[in-house]
Amino acid sequence: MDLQQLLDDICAGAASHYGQGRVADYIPALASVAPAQFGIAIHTLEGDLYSSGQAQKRFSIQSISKAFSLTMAIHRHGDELWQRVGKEPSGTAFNSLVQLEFEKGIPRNPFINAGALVVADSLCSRLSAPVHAMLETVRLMAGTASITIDRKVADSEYEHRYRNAAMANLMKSFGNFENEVDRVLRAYFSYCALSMNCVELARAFSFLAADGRCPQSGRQWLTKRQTQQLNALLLTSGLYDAAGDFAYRVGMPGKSGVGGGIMAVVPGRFTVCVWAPELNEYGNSVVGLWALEELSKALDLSLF
Ligand SMILES: NC(=O)CC[C@H](N)C(=O)O
Repeated sequence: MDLQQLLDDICAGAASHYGQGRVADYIPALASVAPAQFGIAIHTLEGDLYSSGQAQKRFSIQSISKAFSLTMAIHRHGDELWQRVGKEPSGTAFNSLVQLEFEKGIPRNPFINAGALVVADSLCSRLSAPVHAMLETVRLMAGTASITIDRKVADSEYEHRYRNAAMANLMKSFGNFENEVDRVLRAYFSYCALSMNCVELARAFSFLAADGRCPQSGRQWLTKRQTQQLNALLLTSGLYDAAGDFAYRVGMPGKSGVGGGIMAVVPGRFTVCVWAPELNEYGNSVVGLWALEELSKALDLSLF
């Protein structure tokens, strides 16, 4: 099948799915994003790029950044990290607090907010400039030096930080937080506020489809085994309490963000990123999910 034609067809069909979700509105900087937008990009291991729609338009990557921060943390801490954060699906919303007290400040997995805060904390312990280090890493992974952090989004997140601050403080009370809460929150929000487009995200995550090695630069970001493990966690928890539905409909490891982006991995073949800002009740892109399901069906991409 002609991949470019398929992406163009999916893009043409996207418009009929607009209006079923709502753009994130917990901060003004995200609430002002126009809802009826769609982009998709595929980056193959051979280095070929296919894209359609607004694949070059940057958006707030939000929780997709949790896959970058986890990569950095696994690289630095290895298996030690798993003493502080679990590997199980949470079954609760990404910003839920309830489990955290029952489970003594150990978040279920690294992709819910509490888990990503622990990951950010672990990076703050090892790095004197954790935000700069993230930016440099993501620029290298994407092969694009112009990637930036949207300060307006990061500052706005910090102004509305109370739920994430509550999680961090609760974990601190259980002894599962090493740094000052504010420092970690600033780093976490900066990661979420990375501004990237579908093409850049598909390229940046290509190491996840290639046993941890960037097919372009040859740089080994993770070992093959660590890459398999990260993909397993993305499959089971990357879409929070909708990870089961994603595995059922799409059948790939994936990570979503409330900016409307979703990246997904077809190990051994390619990475794909879709963007459409309207979200469902789980905080995942409605049209993005539809598009990935169409892609998966058309190319028989489910790992199962
Ligand atoms: N799911 C997401 O993308 C959530 C990220 C958001 N910045 C938050 O911390 O709530």
